[in-house]
Amino acid sequence: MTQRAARIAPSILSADFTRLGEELDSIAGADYVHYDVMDGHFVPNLSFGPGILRQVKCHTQMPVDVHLMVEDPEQSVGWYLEAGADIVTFHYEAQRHAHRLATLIREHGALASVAINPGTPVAALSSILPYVDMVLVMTVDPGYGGQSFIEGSCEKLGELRSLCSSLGVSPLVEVDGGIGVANAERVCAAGADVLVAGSAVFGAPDRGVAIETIREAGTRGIAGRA
Ligand SMILES: O=C(CO)[C@H](O)[C@H](O)COP(=O)(O)O
Ligand SMILES: [Fe+2]
Repeated sequence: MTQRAARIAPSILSADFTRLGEELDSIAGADYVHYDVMDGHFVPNLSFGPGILRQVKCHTQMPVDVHLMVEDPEQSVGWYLEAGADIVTFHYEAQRHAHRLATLIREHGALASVAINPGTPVAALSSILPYVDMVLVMTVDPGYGGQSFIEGSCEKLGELRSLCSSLGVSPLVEVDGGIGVANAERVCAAGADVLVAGSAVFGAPDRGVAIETIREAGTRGIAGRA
């Protein structure tokens, strides 16, 4: 059997925005660019919008994973689809019509993904799971880069795996927040396939080495899954 490798999505929230092109070049060995959109309402912070996404898409061939931390994502999702988002993640806690939103994202040719905050139980996802390509399990409360991984997240990943198998679905599972080489192996052993890493990649002296080291640890975790 071919060994599945963990996929790495550096969050450019931790990049130097004054040199964004060079920062994107420095993560060329990754699988996705993780693009955090914050509206100052759903989360207490502001980041970037569709204009910068358009520029990122012009600069890189890497698929862009757009994480919408915004209230009422149905109102703004079209901007990000038009700007070329490859994956769009909306928060379960922020939307009203999850099925309609996931369907709209897929109709635009992007992958649909739903995120849950640390305080939201996995069971909340049962009705939307058949309609999404990925689930993002937040491993910090969203809003800032550089926070510490919340212990207990691995248990939640196990619950998600059980729920998916009881429903007969197999979305990709992404984790976001406080991920690095110290926990990549255990989150992947617990069910994660895609690792978002902001400070662990952009804060490293050599981003290429950091990406490879986190990927190797995650891939060991996938190989060791029960
Ligand atoms: O969604 C996010 C924050 O809400 C970011 O993607 C996340 O925090 C990544 O940063 P780090 O790896 O430094 O925790
Ligand atoms: Fe994120």
